[in-house]
Amino acid sequence: MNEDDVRSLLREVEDPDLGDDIVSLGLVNNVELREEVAHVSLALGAPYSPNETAIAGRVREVLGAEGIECELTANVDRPAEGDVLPDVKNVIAVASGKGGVGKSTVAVNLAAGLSQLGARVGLFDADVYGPNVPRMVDADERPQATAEEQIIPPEKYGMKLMSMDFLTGEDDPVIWRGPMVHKLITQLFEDVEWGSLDYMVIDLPPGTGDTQLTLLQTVPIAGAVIVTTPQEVAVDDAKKGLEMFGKHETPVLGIVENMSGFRCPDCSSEHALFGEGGGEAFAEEVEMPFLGELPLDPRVREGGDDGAPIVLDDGETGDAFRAFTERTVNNVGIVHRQRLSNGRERDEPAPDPSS
Ligand SMILES: Nc1ncnc2c1ncn2[C@@H]1O[C@H](COP(=O)(O)OP(=O)(O)OP(=O)(O)O)[C@@H](O)[C@H]1O
Repeated sequence: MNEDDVRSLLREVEDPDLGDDIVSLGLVNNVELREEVAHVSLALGAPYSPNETAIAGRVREVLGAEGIECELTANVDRPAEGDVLPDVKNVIAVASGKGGVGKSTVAVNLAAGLSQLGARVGLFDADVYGPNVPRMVDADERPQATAEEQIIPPEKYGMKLMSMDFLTGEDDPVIWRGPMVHKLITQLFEDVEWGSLDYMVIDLPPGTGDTQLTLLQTVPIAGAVIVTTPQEVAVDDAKKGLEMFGKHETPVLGIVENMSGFRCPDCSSEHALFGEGGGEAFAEEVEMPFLGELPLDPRVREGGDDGAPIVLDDGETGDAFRAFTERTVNNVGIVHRQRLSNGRERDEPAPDPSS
């Protein structure tokens, strides 16, 4: 058995999303046999995503069936975009075209859901005009400063948190002008000790203003989640958000419909208060993945008010938020694997322009 034999065996491992085997897709970075152990480096970039965990499991299974012990590592090169947040593997931006659709709720639950899957997570509340993440996770600590004037973010539910709210105090009216926002956001990235993270979830302010632009220009974003409600007006606004990401070539991980059906606490049945299927139809129209429907459930708001994200709750609404988290993180993986596999095909010798 040599390294080529191991590679041939790995052709049995299908990528569940891209519809080919991982060798043909260029997702095997390297194979080395050392002391009877196959050290396999895979181009997987979404830690704890169910589909990438399944790929790794399948690799172990295929090699194990031939009696080959293996050590797996996962590594994707990030597109060269400077040194902002070099130890953060994936930045996920949560956006909405208009306010009040539940963007912060979605961001908090996504971050808590990723943390529950086992990932190292940061949650950055970039909504400078209405920061409400600290309340939603009941952050009882404030950030600490080191002697080197670095800020240490407090942690809650295993997530590192940063919010404007920590710096201004809850009751201060925040009136920021564009350049101030720019400076502040840049500082919050540079001066906070985020450490190594698998995911940083950013709660953007609603709309398409200065903060969003600053972020898209300074931070390498793995992908954006766009939150809408079923109403047509909300869907129209979501289109504007989509255009903004398109202009900056930021991948969109998908569209999630929040406040879909009202889950009645008394009769447990669902009522479509704001209409039905708007988010899914919109996703189809713009050919973006649909990340799911999140019910309008009074317990979501209570969880937000009490600092207990619903994604950590066992019920059906918690299930909907967990399913959304898993789809989102699977799509982070797809974005990376697609980029890598396209890039590697393009890496074939380029035609000689002089001939
Ligand atoms: N699925 C849901 N079921 C019930 N209540 C919800 C749901 N999603 C959000 N809410 C509630 O709706 C209110 C607005 O949600 P949230 O603050 O997340 O919206 P937002 O889009 O971030 O708003 P903003 O414009 O202030 O940024 C909150 O009280 C929240 O608890």
